Amino acid sequence: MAGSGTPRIGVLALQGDFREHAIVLRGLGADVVNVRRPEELAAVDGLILPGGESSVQDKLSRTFGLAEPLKQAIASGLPVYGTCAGLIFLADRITDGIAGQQTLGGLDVVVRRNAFGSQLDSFETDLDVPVLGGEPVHAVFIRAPVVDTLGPRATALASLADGRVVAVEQGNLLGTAFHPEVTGDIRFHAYFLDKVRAHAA
Ligand SMILES: NC(=O)CC[C@H](N)C(=O)O
Repeated sequence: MAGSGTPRIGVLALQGDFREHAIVLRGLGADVVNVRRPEELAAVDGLILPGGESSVQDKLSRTFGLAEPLKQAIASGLPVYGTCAGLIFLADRITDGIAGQQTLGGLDVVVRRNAFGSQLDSFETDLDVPVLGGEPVHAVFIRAPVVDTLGPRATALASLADGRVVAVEQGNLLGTAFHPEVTGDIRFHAYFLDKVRAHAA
Protein backbone atom coordinates (compact mmCIF):
# COMPACT_ATOMS: atom_id res chain seq x y z
CA MET A 1 0.00 0.00 0.00
CA ALA A 2 2.83 2.34 1.05
CA GLY A 3 1.06 5.62 0.51
CA SER A 4 -0.50 4.74 -2.84
CA GLY A 5 -3.80 3.61 -1.31
CA THR A 6 -3.74 0.55 -3.55
CA PRO A 7 -3.55 -2.64 -1.52
CA ARG A 8 -0.83 -5.06 -2.55
CA ILE A 9 -2.16 -8.59 -2.23
CA GLY A 10 0.03 -11.67 -2.35
CA VAL A 11 -1.36 -14.91 -3.70
CA LEU A 12 0.45 -18.00 -2.50
CA ALA A 13 1.48 -19.45 -5.86
CA LEU A 14 2.94 -22.84 -5.00
CA GLN A 15 0.04 -24.88 -6.36
CA GLY A 16 -3.68 -24.56 -7.05
CA ASP A 17 -5.98 -21.90 -8.47
CA PHE A 18 -3.94 -18.81 -7.60
CA ARG A 19 -4.46 -17.31 -11.08
CA GLU A 20 -8.23 -17.14 -10.61
CA HIS A 21 -7.77 -15.20 -7.37
CA ALA A 22 -5.36 -12.80 -9.05
CA ILE A 23 -7.93 -12.02 -11.76
CA VAL A 24 -10.66 -11.23 -9.22
CA LEU A 25 -8.34 -9.08 -7.09
CA ARG A 26 -7.04 -7.11 -10.08
CA GLY A 27 -10.65 -6.52 -11.09
CA LEU A 28 -11.16 -4.95 -7.67
CA GLY A 29 -8.19 -2.62 -8.17
CA ALA A 30 -5.57 -4.42 -6.07
CA ASP A 31 -1.92 -4.87 -6.98
CA VAL A 32 -1.36 -8.63 -7.06
CA VAL A 33 1.92 -10.46 -6.66
CA ASN A 34 2.62 -14.17 -6.68
CA VAL A 35 4.25 -15.32 -3.45
CA ARG A 36 6.75 -18.17 -3.68
CA ARG A 37 9.59 -16.77 -1.56
CA PRO A 38 9.84 -15.11 1.87
CA GLU A 39 10.96 -11.79 0.31
CA GLU A 40 7.76 -11.67 -1.73
CA LEU A 41 5.67 -12.36 1.35
CA ALA A 42 7.36 -9.55 3.27
CA ALA A 43 6.12 -6.97 0.73
CA VAL A 44 2.35 -7.62 0.83
CA ASP A 45 -0.55 -6.02 2.73
CA GLY A 46 -2.66 -9.17 2.61
CA LEU A 47 -2.41 -12.76 1.42
CA ILE A 48 -4.63 -15.29 -0.32
CA LEU A 49 -4.18 -19.02 0.26
CA PRO A 50 -5.82 -20.55 -2.83
CA GLY A 51 -7.70 -23.77 -3.41
CA GLY A 52 -5.83 -26.79 -4.65
CA GLU A 53 -4.38 -29.65 -2.66
CA SER A 54 -3.54 -28.74 0.91
CA SER A 55 -1.09 -31.60 1.47
CA VAL A 56 0.94 -30.50 -1.56
CA GLN A 57 0.84 -26.85 -0.51
CA ASP A 58 2.01 -27.92 2.94
CA LYS A 59 4.97 -29.89 1.54
CA LEU A 60 6.00 -27.22 -0.95
CA SER A 61 5.81 -24.42 1.60
CA ARG A 62 8.14 -26.33 3.89
CA THR A 63 10.48 -27.25 1.03
CA PHE A 64 10.72 -23.61 -0.10
CA GLY A 65 11.28 -22.28 3.43
CA LEU A 66 7.96 -20.43 3.37
CA ALA A 67 6.09 -22.24 6.13
CA GLU A 68 7.76 -20.43 9.03
CA PRO A 69 7.53 -16.95 7.43
CA LEU A 70 3.86 -17.66 6.67
CA LYS A 71 3.19 -18.64 10.29
CA GLN A 72 4.95 -15.50 11.49
CA ALA A 73 2.98 -13.32 9.09
CA ILE A 74 -0.31 -14.80 10.31
CA ALA A 75 0.73 -14.37 13.95
CA SER A 76 1.72 -10.75 13.30
CA GLY A 77 -1.81 -9.95 12.11
CA LEU A 78 -1.42 -9.99 8.31
CA PRO A 79 -4.90 -10.30 6.75
CA VAL A 80 -5.14 -13.75 5.17
CA TYR A 81 -8.00 -15.32 3.22
CA GLY A 82 -7.97 -19.07 2.55
CA THR A 83 -10.34 -20.82 0.14
CA CYS A 84 -10.90 -24.57 0.33
CA ALA A 85 -7.36 -26.02 0.56
CA GLY A 86 -6.40 -22.58 1.86
CA LEU A 87 -8.97 -22.91 4.66
CA ILE A 88 -7.45 -26.28 5.55
CA PHE A 89 -3.98 -24.73 5.56
CA LEU A 90 -5.15 -21.94 7.88
CA ALA A 91 -6.84 -24.24 10.39
CA ASP A 92 -5.30 -24.85 13.79
CA ARG A 93 -6.23 -28.53 13.48
CA ILE A 94 -7.42 -30.84 10.73
CA THR A 95 -8.94 -34.28 10.50
CA ASP A 96 -8.46 -36.70 7.61
CA GLY A 97 -5.17 -35.13 6.56
CA ILE A 98 -2.57 -37.35 4.89
CA ALA A 99 0.12 -38.85 7.15
CA GLY A 100 2.31 -36.07 8.51
CA GLN A 101 0.25 -33.26 7.01
CA GLN A 102 0.78 -29.95 8.80
CA THR A 103 -1.06 -26.65 8.70
CA LEU A 104 0.04 -23.09 9.18
CA GLY A 105 -2.67 -22.57 11.78
CA GLY A 106 -4.14 -19.33 13.04
CA LEU A 107 -7.84 -20.06 12.68
CA ASP A 108 -9.32 -21.52 15.86
CA VAL A 109 -11.16 -24.33 14.08
CA VAL A 110 -10.97 -28.03 13.35
CA VAL A 111 -11.42 -28.58 9.62
CA ARG A 112 -12.25 -31.93 8.04
CA ARG A 113 -10.64 -32.52 4.63
CA ASN A 114 -12.72 -33.97 1.80
CA ALA A 115 -15.74 -33.85 4.06
CA PHE A 116 -18.24 -34.69 1.35
CA GLY A 117 -16.52 -37.91 0.30
CA SER A 118 -16.40 -39.45 -3.13
CA GLN A 119 -20.17 -39.63 -3.60
CA LEU A 120 -20.49 -35.87 -3.54
CA ASP A 121 -17.10 -34.64 -4.70
CA SER A 122 -18.41 -31.36 -6.04
CA PHE A 123 -21.66 -29.48 -5.74
CA GLU A 124 -23.09 -25.99 -5.84
CA THR A 125 -25.55 -24.32 -3.51
CA ASP A 126 -26.75 -20.88 -2.43
CA LEU A 127 -25.67 -19.64 0.98
CA ASP A 128 -26.91 -16.83 3.14
CA VAL A 129 -23.93 -14.76 4.24
CA PRO A 130 -25.36 -12.02 6.47
CA VAL A 131 -22.07 -10.15 6.71
CA LEU A 132 -22.09 -9.60 2.93
CA GLY A 133 -25.74 -8.56 2.82
CA GLY A 134 -27.90 -8.71 -0.28
CA GLU A 135 -28.41 -11.78 -2.42
CA PRO A 136 -27.30 -15.24 -1.28
CA VAL A 137 -23.82 -16.29 -2.40
CA HIS A 138 -23.72 -18.99 -5.06
CA ALA A 139 -21.07 -21.33 -3.64
CA VAL A 140 -19.05 -23.92 -5.57
CA PHE A 141 -17.66 -26.78 -3.49
CA ILE A 142 -14.90 -28.95 -5.01
CA ARG A 143 -13.67 -31.85 -2.85
CA ALA A 144 -14.39 -29.39 -0.10
CA PRO A 145 -13.67 -29.39 3.62
CA VAL A 146 -16.06 -28.34 6.40
CA VAL A 147 -15.47 -26.74 9.76
CA ASP A 148 -16.19 -29.53 12.23
CA THR A 149 -15.46 -27.52 15.36
CA LEU A 150 -15.55 -23.78 15.76
CA GLY A 151 -13.30 -22.57 18.57
CA PRO A 152 -14.28 -19.61 20.74
CA ARG A 153 -12.12 -17.15 18.81
CA ALA A 154 -13.69 -17.94 15.42
CA THR A 155 -17.07 -16.82 14.08
CA ALA A 156 -19.23 -18.63 11.51
CA LEU A 157 -20.15 -16.50 8.49
CA ALA A 158 -22.14 -19.12 6.60
CA SER A 159 -23.49 -22.63 7.08
CA LEU A 160 -25.08 -25.30 4.90
CA ALA A 161 -28.76 -26.12 5.40
CA ASP A 162 -27.71 -28.97 7.72
CA GLY A 163 -25.84 -26.54 9.95
CA ARG A 164 -22.28 -27.43 8.93
CA VAL A 165 -20.08 -24.32 8.91
CA VAL A 166 -18.45 -23.45 5.59
CA ALA A 167 -17.23 -19.86 6.06
CA VAL A 168 -15.42 -18.41 9.07
CA GLU A 169 -13.76 -15.24 10.24
CA GLN A 170 -11.37 -14.52 13.09
CA GLY A 171 -9.91 -11.03 13.29
CA ASN A 172 -7.86 -10.60 10.13
CA LEU A 173 -8.36 -14.20 9.03
CA LEU A 174 -11.07 -15.32 6.64
CA GLY A 175 -11.78 -18.81 5.33
CA THR A 176 -14.31 -20.39 2.99
CA ALA A 177 -14.72 -24.07 2.16
CA PHE A 178 -15.91 -23.01 -1.30
CA HIS A 179 -14.42 -21.03 -4.19
CA PRO A 180 -15.73 -17.48 -4.73
CA GLU A 181 -12.87 -16.95 -7.19
CA VAL A 182 -14.63 -19.10 -9.81
CA THR A 183 -18.18 -17.73 -9.71
CA GLY A 184 -17.87 -14.07 -10.62
CA ASP A 185 -19.33 -13.05 -7.23
CA ILE A 186 -16.65 -10.73 -5.94
CA ARG A 187 -18.16 -9.95 -2.54
CA PHE A 188 -15.88 -12.18 -0.44
CA HIS A 189 -12.78 -10.71 -2.09
CA ALA A 190 -14.15 -7.19 -1.64
CA TYR A 191 -14.84 -7.97 2.03
CA PHE A 192 -11.27 -9.21 2.38
CA LEU A 193 -9.86 -6.07 0.72
CA ASP A 194 -11.83 -3.98 3.24
CA LYS A 195 -10.04 -5.88 6.00
CA VAL A 196 -6.69 -5.24 4.33
CA ARG A 197 -7.40 -1.51 4.03
CA ALA A 198 -8.57 -1.29 7.65
CA HIS A 199 -5.45 -3.15 8.80
CA ALA A 200 -3.12 -0.87 6.84
CA ALA A 201 -4.86 2.37 7.90
N1 LIG B 1 -10.80 -27.48 -4.01
C1 LIG B 1 -9.91 -27.67 -3.08
O1 LIG B 1 -9.14 -26.79 -2.69
C2 LIG B 1 -9.85 -29.08 -2.56
C3 LIG B 1 -9.07 -29.25 -1.27
C4 LIG B 1 -8.45 -30.63 -1.21
N2 LIG B 1 -9.44 -31.66 -1.13
C5 LIG B 1 -7.45 -30.69 -0.07
O2 LIG B 1 -7.51 -31.53 0.75
O3 LIG B 1 -6.59 -29.87 0.02
